[in-house]
Amino acid sequence: MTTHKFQYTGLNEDQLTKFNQLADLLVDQNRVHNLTTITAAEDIYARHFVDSLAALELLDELKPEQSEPPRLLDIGSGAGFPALPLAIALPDWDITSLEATGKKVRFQEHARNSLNLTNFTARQGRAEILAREDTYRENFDVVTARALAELRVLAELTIPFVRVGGHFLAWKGPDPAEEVDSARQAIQLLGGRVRKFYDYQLAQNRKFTIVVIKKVTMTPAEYPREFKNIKKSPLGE
Ligand SMILES: C[S@@+](CC[C@H](N)C(=O)[O-])C[C@H]1O[C@@H](n2cnc3c(N)ncnc32)[C@H](O)[C@@H]1O
Repeated sequence: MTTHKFQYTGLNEDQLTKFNQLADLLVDQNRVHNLTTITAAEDIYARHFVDSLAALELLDELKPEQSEPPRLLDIGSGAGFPALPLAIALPDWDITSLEATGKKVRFQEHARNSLNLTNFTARQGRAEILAREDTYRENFDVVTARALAELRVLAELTIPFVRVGGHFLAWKGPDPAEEVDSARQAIQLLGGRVRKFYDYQLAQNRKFTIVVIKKVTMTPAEYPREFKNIKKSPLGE
């Protein structure tokens, strides 16, 4: 059990309890399954929880006006980031996490059941394959990804899942301008437009950016390609 407590303005007691339970589960399971390189509770709070929750203001702004819960897909979520913190903080959103590695998906399912996160689903699979399924392709209001790939590669793995009018949020470092510029053509080919850079700060005033991409037209049927081709020749080269 961790002795420290997670604090975050705007979350209620029940949500804070769930974050503490999640930290305990991660510390515990990480000993056996090597799920994340971040292992101390305080680092989990800062690097996983607070960093994942940096999107809350943006999501409030992007939330569509509709009666059914908005749908968010987190791609390459690893041990569940940012998907699990967002599912705790946003009970009125329907959150799906897509992850290729079985043991990481099993951890996420364990967390879902332990924390009773009824708005959260973990799915094992590869993005470039699932993007061809009707129930996934162009079916999400928001798609997120943190630490998965450089933006030219990432765009092809993520934008096909976003519905036209929805958004893709890419967690990036302090100054992603160059990476974004080299990905602009790829993003456009896939039906997206860079809408804005959302800057935020973590501890010690370290600055990070979420790149916000809006889906403006449907993704052409040929994308995404097989992963080896995406990697070998990223779009827009
Ligand atoms: C560096 S980890 C980042 C995990 C998490 N997003 C985070 O920020 O802590 C990247 C994860 O993406 C998964 N992944 C890589 N390529 C993928 C793909 N094509 N489809 C689904 N998951 C993928 C890997 O298994 C790995 O767990």
